[in-house]
Amino acid sequence: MNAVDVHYIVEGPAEAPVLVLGGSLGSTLRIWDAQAARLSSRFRVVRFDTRGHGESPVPPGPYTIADLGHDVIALLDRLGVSKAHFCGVSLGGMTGMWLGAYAPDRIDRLVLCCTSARLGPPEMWAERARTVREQGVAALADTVVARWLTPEYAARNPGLARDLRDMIAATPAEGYAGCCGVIEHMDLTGILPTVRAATLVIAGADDPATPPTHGASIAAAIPGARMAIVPHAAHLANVEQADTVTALIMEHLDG
Ligand SMILES: O=C(O)CC1=CCC(=O)O1
Repeated sequence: MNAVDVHYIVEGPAEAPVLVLGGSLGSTLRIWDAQAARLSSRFRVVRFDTRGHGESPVPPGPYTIADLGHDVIALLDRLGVSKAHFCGVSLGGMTGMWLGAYAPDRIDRLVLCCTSARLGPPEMWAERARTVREQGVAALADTVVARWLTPEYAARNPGLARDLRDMIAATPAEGYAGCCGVIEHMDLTGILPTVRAATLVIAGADDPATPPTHGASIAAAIPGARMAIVPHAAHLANVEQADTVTALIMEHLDG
């Protein structure tokens, strides 16, 4: 597994504790826009584009969850950061679980947002990868954004829903398909009991993709983990209930 040099931006005071933010399948680092200003008042916030997404390199897929984890370790190395907090949403949360288990000396506290340790059925991810390789990611952008936001929120915020749809559609097909391969083959359930980082699991109450039962399983398996369910939020609770999720992250990392 070869790490790639992912694209990143850094915000916040140079001497502050480092907080790395990882995004979901089909997103760029802009998925944390609503959190960035507040989090960077307290932390040195490092946001990155997952490989195959945004401005990061797009190596041929499929990728593995270990690939995504090693990309983060390589990023910490490039920045000269020995240990950081990590907060990831969805695919980013999966990367966070891997890091917590396999790079415990590099990870301080963990926030796992709207995620799952095993997200089946595998055939669905294989089918998605096939679809985007044949037709491009735009072919499923409407379907995915309907999982990201509740219908009520999307109706009240049509401009934002359109921006998110465009973000998904702009994802390189090979990068998106490569990350579908991560989820298709990933099962992190066995490693969760080895995670020693203080962990907060956040779930959106109305998330159709990684429902609160998935978060509850993660929280039950990681020693001492806490869980928060955010009302009126679908898969991207950090977008739909931005202030609530920012407050939960701050409280956990400062605790
Ligand atoms: O794309 C989806 O349907 C939801 C999702 C699963 C993993 C991820 O990052 O997003």
